[in-house]
Amino acid sequence: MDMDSIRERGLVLLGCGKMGSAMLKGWLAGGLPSASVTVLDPKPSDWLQGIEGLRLNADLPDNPALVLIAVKPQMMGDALPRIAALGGGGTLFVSVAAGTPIAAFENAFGADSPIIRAMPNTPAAVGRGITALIGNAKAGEDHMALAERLLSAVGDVVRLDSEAQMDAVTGVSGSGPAYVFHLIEAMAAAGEAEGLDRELALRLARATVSGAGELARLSEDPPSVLRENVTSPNGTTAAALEVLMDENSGLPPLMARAIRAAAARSKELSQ
Ligand SMILES: NC(=O)C1=CN([C@@H]2O[C@H](COP(=O)(O)OP(=O)(O)OC[C@H]3O[C@@H](n4cnc5c(N)ncnc54)[C@H](OP(=O)(O)O)[C@@H]3O)[C@@H](O)[C@H]2O)C=CC1
Ligand SMILES: O=C(O)[C@@H]1CCC=N1
Repeated sequence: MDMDSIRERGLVLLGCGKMGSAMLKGWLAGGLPSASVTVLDPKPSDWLQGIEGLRLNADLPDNPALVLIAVKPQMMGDALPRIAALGGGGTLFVSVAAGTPIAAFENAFGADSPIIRAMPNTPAAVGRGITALIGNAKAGEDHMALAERLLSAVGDVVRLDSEAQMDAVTGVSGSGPAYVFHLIEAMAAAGEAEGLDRELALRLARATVSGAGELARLSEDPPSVLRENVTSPNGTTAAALEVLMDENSGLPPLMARAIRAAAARSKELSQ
């Protein structure tokens, strides 16, 4: 199976909210024909109505190559029956739902169906996401490769060794963009508290976080070296890092608590 099978047999996107839209934008920008995509969503947003050829809330194709499930975990009970008839055929199911285990989809579609659980993130909307994948026993190399091809159109892809890693992955990269956006908010607020006007503080914080992110991506040096490159002895950065790197009240213990809370919520959702 390759991307031609998606073009020919079609892709069904079940749920097209924030994450589904982020991926769909990336696929369409990458050349996937809109006529190959069937979107099922009870209240499709305006931008979807304007895409010529898109099969919006149309009948299901007979034998789509892939169904991508992007509804909230709490909506699965309502949403899955709509596509359950595709189970056991030649369709690959890929779910991006946090905390919904592969076993739940095997119950819905049958254990004979190839099912892949994926955890993407919203930078997919600008082709800069990262998605982690793990498949069930029926997901062979061709299925994994197809999911990898599709998701690599919107960023990086990694394969996991076990489904148990998914809770921690969700805590780091699935939810992670929110931590970074909050970092921008916090830096801007602190700049304002130091006397800058709001607009200037936000502009400085946004450019600094995105610029540092790009440098971290492109540089061959690890983040620790990039950090040291900013830090002059007894300078301003050293003064700030003394606060941020405090082992009791600094960023590492705070981030550990935040990611532990996200992973715990992911586990809770799977109960
Ligand atoms: N947002 C993110 O950063 C990430 C999200 N995820 C996962 O992606 C999934 C979707 O999250 P997100 O996009 O944020 O949520 P959204 O609420 O933005 O999107 C879900 C969409 O599904 C629609 N929907 C509700 N019921 C049905 C149904 N029965 N059939 C079809 N569509 C339905 C919703 O419509 P309506 O709004 O009308 O209810 C909405 O448009 C979740 O499982 C989440 O865990 C994974 C990684 C990152
Ligand atoms: O907050 C959530 O539950 C989803 C999963 C990862 C990012 N957003």
